[in-house]
Amino acid sequence: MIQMKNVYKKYSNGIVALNGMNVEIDQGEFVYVVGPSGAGKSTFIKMMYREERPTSGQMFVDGIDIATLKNSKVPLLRRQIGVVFQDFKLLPKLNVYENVAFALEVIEEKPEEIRKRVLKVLDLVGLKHKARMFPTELSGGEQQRVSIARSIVNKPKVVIADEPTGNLDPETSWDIMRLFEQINKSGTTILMATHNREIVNSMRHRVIAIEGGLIVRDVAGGDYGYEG
Ligand SMILES: Nc1ncnc2c1ncn2[C@@H]1O[C@H](COP(=O)(O)OP(=O)(O)OP(=O)(O)O)[C@@H](O)[C@H]1O
Repeated sequence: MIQMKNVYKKYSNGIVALNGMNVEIDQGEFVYVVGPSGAGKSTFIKMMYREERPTSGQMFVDGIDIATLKNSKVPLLRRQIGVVFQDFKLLPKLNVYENVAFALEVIEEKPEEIRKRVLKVLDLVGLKHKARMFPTELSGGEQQRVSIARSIVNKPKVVIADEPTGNLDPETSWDIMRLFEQINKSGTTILMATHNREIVNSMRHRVIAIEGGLIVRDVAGGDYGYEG
């Protein structure tokens, strides 16, 4: 599903964020990406949906060559990938239904198919009854549920999440994690950067630890492994 071979990323300010990374992630895996602040986790995640481009090395996501992909083809890649952010990134002028439908409207899906799929994912995240509400009328947890609904409405093979529980209280974070587990059980690959030790130590999955732009640990069912 995801392959990286000697991926190196140097930002224009000279900072090396990824220093020759090698990794393989299979379809259906659930992977946590952990590590200290500034280790390169977000850069690693951003490569997956071509928010950043490798400086050198080879990288494939669902068979798509990320390093050489033309900018004009990036929207095609992003249709195969769901992305969830710490700060939700919902469109404030659109209601819940419209925020989720938007992902399908841009690819010109048929209206009846849009309606069916949006209602189905809103039901899955438990927000069908709030479809007409606006993001500002929702709690943080509810907003994150909308963003998860949006990320899966295209039926992507992989969902990438950068600190999805970073802005949520502990109880809400567990709810959101249960949702990711459910999505993963249906066969979707999940790749999640997180600082949440309790969650990583309790909902066990593969753990990739990054330090100084390199993978320093890669353990199936591993623990968070950092203090504090
Ligand atoms: N757009 C950018 N331009 C220049 N340097 C950057 C950029 N984004 C990140 N960096 C640098 O690259 C390194 C890795 O940053 P990255 O955001 O990937 O780390 P992180 O592990 O996600 O950190 P955190 O846990 O704090 O979010 C850091 O030194 C950071 O300052």
